[in-house]
Order: sequence, then C-alpha cells, then structure tokens
Amino acid sequence: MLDAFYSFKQNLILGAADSNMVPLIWVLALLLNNRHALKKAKEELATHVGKDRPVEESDIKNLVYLQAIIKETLRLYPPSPILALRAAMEECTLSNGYHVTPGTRLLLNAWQIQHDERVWTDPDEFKPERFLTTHKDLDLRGQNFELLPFGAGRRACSGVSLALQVIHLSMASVLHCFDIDKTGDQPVDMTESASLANVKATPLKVLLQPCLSPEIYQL
Ligand code: HEM
Repeated sequence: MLDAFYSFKQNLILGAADSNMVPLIWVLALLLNNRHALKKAKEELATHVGKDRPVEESDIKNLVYLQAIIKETLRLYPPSPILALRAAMEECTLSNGYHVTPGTRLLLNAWQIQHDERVWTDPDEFKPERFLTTHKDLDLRGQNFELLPFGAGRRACSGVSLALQVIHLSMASVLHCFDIDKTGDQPVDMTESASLANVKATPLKVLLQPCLSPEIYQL
C-alpha cells in the first residue's frame, strides 16, 4: 500500500467544505502561485521540525514564517468578508458625508478594510514578510481594526483559538509531509466567489508527492 502511495503523485481536487477548509485552500493556492514563499515555508519546517518526525502543536510557535503566511492569507481572502450584527452607538458623520444616527444597523466590509492602501502597501500583493516587519505586532483576534478576519468585540468569533490551531497545524503538516505542485503551467485561478463566505470560485487542483520516510505517514 505504501509502495503504491510513494510511486504516484496524488492528484487532489479541493473545494471548501467548512470554515476551516476555506483558508487552507487559499493558502495552498497562494503558495502554488508564489513559489519563493513555498520554498521558505518548507525550509522553515526542515529547520525546526526536520524529517524524522511529524509536526506537533508545540512546533507552531517556532514556525513564524508559516504564521505570517496564514495572516497574509486571511488578510487577502477573509473567509467572512462582511461583518454583520452591528448598530451605531453614537451619532457620527463619515468622511464621505453619510450621516449615521444612533441605532442604525451596520454591515462592516472587512475585505475592503484589509485591502485599504492607506494601511497596507501593495494591498493586493501576497507579502507574508509584512507580518514580520512593518505589521509584525498585528494579531488576528480583533485587537487591530485593520485586520478583522475573526471580527472584533462582543460578537467576535468565539472559535478563533480552535480555528487558528487547526489551520496552523494542518497547513504545517501538509507542507511538511508533501511536495506540492500545480497540475498545469497556468497560475492558479484566484477568483473569489461573490457571496457572504469568501470561497474560491473554482476548485483547486494540487499534486501531492510524499517527501518523508514511509513510517511518518503511518498512524
Ligand atoms: C477560519 C475559520 C473561521 C473564521 C475565519 C471565522 C470567522 C468568524 C467571523 C468573522 C465571525 C463574526 C465576528 C464578528 O461579527 O465580529 C464569526 C462568528 C462566530 N464564529 Fe467563527 N470563524 C471561524 C471558525 C470558527 C469555529 C471553528 C468556530 C467554532 C468552533 C466558530 C464559532 C463562531 C461563533 C459561535 C460565532 C458567533 C459569535 C457571536 O455572534 O457571538 N468559528 N466567526
């Protein structure tokens, strides 16, 4: 069975199944289009985990480049781009002239905030390094209003810790266990779906080639 596993590249087609799956698909798609970042992530795993054991939860704190990749992915492709369930507490007038009275129900466009060129240099570019330099102190838990993939305040995502744990560990495991590749020469299509959940519009096709010794894959 393992021989067969090793002798073929696995051709996987990924579509979003749940909220944790959405960012994983975007991360893989971004890495396939940005090979330098993929190489750096694999080098980081080789340095901090090595090839003789699987990734463990305790490794994640050392994988700072991978953490930056996840942040940059959630910035570019927030799975919940619109934050709802808000009402204005005070009267205010926005810079575009809209007058908002107290109690007005509000929808927040987190996607737009996370692509705002007044905050982010090259806002549409995939640059994980920004989270190790210019934006290194920004977290994902609603403390910084320029980065809101899990919302903020009382109605912020109550699953944020679980979600981050699952995303980091599963992404680290995939990149550690497999060399990944595109199925063709064209860049991966990055079209976003026009809906309340920001799902990749087309399924992601990815080739997986095991790159560790067979024992690591046995449960
Ligand atoms: C990548 C994964 C996830 C993302 C991006 C995400 C994002 C969000 C966002 C943006 C909100 C609305 C926050 C706001 O309006 O300020 C939310 C709410 C919520 N999320 Fe998540 N979420 C994720 C995973 C999870 C998981 C794994 C759980 C549970 C195990 C969870 C449970 C909830 C709950 C219960 C709320 C409603 C909180 C409330 O209204 O008081 N989420 N999530």
